[in-house]
Amino acid sequence: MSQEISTSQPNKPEASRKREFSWRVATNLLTSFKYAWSGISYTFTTQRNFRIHLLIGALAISLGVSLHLQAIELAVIGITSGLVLALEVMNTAIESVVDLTVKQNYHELAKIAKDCAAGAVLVAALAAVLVAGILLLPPLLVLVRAAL
Ligand SMILES: Nc1ncnc2c1ncn2[C@@H]1O[C@H](COP(=O)(O)OP(=O)(O)OP(=O)(O)O)[C@@H](O)[C@H]1O
Repeated sequence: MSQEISTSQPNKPEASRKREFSWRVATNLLTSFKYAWSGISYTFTTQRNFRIHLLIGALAISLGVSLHLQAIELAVIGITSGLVLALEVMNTAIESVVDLTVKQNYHELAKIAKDCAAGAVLVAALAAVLVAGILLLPPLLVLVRAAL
């Protein structure tokens, strides 16, 4: 006789039921920040591209400040640079999940997942270069012309 397995747990709140497969759940905000920082730190340590993007973003913002860009223009450069960094962290997460799933075996879906994640970073990086170019080049050219 077939037996129906019930997955409902009436005594557990909905939120904790959804996380029942998690090895550990952050219990407070400070712990959540600690784990998030650990992810950023891991990405910084292991991903050369993340370090390059961080350096370029910092240089772009510093240059913007030196060129007396408006606050809104600096904010746009900050947002686009931040987006590239955030996607790099997400790319690292996706790479880890793919490696966890397929280990060192080749799988077409693993390739698609990794290529798409890397593609997302590239799209954001190209957009950031475009934005930085639009905002930084005109005042930079004015400065260069004035110096000549
Ligand atoms: N298990 C796999 N199956 C199929 N293709 C894979 C697999 N692992 C990696 N690849 C291919 O190799 C490429 C490089 O994989 P890798 O894990 O080194 O990412 P990555 O190039 O380091 O990414 P990034 O440079 O963005 O950090 C992937 O984009 C994908 O095309």
